[in-house]
Amino acid sequence: MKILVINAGSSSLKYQLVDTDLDKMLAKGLCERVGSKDSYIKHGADKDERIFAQYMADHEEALKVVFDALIHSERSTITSIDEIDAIGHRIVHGGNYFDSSALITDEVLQKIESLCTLAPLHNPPALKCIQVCQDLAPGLPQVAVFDTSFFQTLPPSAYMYPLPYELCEKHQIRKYGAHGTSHRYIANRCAALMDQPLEDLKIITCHLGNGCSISAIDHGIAVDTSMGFTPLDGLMMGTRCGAIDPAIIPFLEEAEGLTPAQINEIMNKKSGLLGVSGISNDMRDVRKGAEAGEERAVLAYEMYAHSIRKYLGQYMIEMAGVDAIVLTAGVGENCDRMRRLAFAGLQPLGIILDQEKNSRSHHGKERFISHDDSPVKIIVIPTNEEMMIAQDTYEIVSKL
Ligand SMILES: Nc1ncnc2c1ncn2[C@@H]1O[C@H](COP(=O)(O)OP(=O)(O)O)[C@@H](O)[C@H]1O
Ligand SMILES: CC(=O)OP(=O)(O)O
Ligand SMILES: [Mg+2]
Repeated sequence: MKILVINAGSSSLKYQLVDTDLDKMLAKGLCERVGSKDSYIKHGADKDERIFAQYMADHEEALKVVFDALIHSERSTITSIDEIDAIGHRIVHGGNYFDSSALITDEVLQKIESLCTLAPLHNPPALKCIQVCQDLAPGLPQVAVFDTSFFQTLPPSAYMYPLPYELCEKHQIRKYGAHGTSHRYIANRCAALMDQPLEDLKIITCHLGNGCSISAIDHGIAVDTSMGFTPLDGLMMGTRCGAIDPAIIPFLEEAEGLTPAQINEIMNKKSGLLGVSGISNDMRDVRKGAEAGEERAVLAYEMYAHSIRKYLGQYMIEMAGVDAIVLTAGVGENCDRMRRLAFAGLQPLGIILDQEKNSRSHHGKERFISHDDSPVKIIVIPTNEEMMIAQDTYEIVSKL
C-alpha cells in the first residue's frame, strides 16, 4: 500500500510517501518557514535531496508544491495521484472525541473543525490539507492521527484544572497535551536504544520545535505533559508564550483595550522567542543574535533554557527519578548550545552531558550525548511522527 503522510506543523509541512508492502520510504520532504518570504521546500527521493526556494503563503499552497514535487518534478516518484492508496494526516487536537486514530468521514471532519479554537495554529491548516486532498483525489481513504490520543492515560490529578468542577465538566476543560505521536515514537525508540523494556523505564521526553512540549512517561504510561487544554500551555516556544500568570490576560485586556481574540493572537503568534527577542521565532536566528551579544536575544535564549529546566525538575519529582531524558524536533535535535545551557550544572542530580558528544556533528542520527558515567542517559532521537502516522493509516485502511 502506498501511503502519503501529511504533517502540518505550525510553521512547517512535512510529508512522506511510504510503500508499506516494500517497507520502504519512497520520498520525503519538508516545507519550511511556511507563510514567510524565505519559505523553501526540501524534497528527497532515492537518496537525492534538493532544496529550492519557493514562496508558500500557507499550508494549502505548500501541499500543492508537495504534490508537484512528487508527481511532476524531474525526479518524480509517482506518475499520478491515483498511485496513492491512502493519506494519513497529523491532527493536533482530537479533544475528548478521539483516543485513537480514525478514518476521516464528514462526522470526523466536523469534530476536528469544532476543535479549531483549541488549536488555532494547527487544526485549521490540517483541515485545509484534508480538503485539498479530497479535491485532488475524491474518494481516496484518509486517516486522522491525533496528537492528543497518547495523553488520554493521564490521571485526573494531572489533567484536571483547579477551576470550578462544573465549569470544567460543562466545557470539557482539561489538559489534553499535544505532540503525542512524537512522544510515543521517541519513548519507544529510547527503550530500544537502552535495550530495556519501556515498562521498566522512567523517561522524560522533550519535543522542542517551533511548538515545544515535555512529557513524563512512567513505565510506558504518559503521566504528565506540559501542553494543556490547548498547545499554548507549558514551555516558551517560537511564537507562543507557554504558561504565564493567568491574571496577565484580563490585566492586558483592560490596560490595552484588547479583545479576547487580540490577546489570543498575541499569546499564540507574537510571543515566545519572537516576542522576547524581537528578531524571529526561529531558534537559528535567535542563536545568531545571542552570539552577536544582542541583549534581548540573549534573554530569550536564557528564558527558553530556564523553561525547559523547570519541567525537567517537575517531572523528575513526579516520577521520583528518571532513567533517560530524550530530545527531539528542530531545536532538540540540532541546537547543541541550547542543550548545553539546559543541562548545565545538573551533575548533582546524576544528569551529566558529554560536551564533546553534544557538539559532534550527527547527520540526523540517534545518539547518546550523556557522559558514560552519567546515571541518567541523555539521548537525541530524531522524531518520526510520519512513520507512526503511516502505521496507523495502514492498520485502519487495510481493514476497509
Ligand atoms: N540547526 C538548528 N539550530 C537551532 N535551531 C534549529 C536548527 N534547525 C532547526 N531549528 C529550530 O527548529 C524549529 C522547527 O522545528 P520543527 O520541529 O521542524 O518545527 P514544527 O514545530 O513546525 O514541527 C525552527 O523554528 C528552528 O527554531
Ligand atoms: C502542537 C504543536 O505545537 O505542534 P508543532 O510543534 O508542529 O507546531
Ligand atoms: Mg512538529
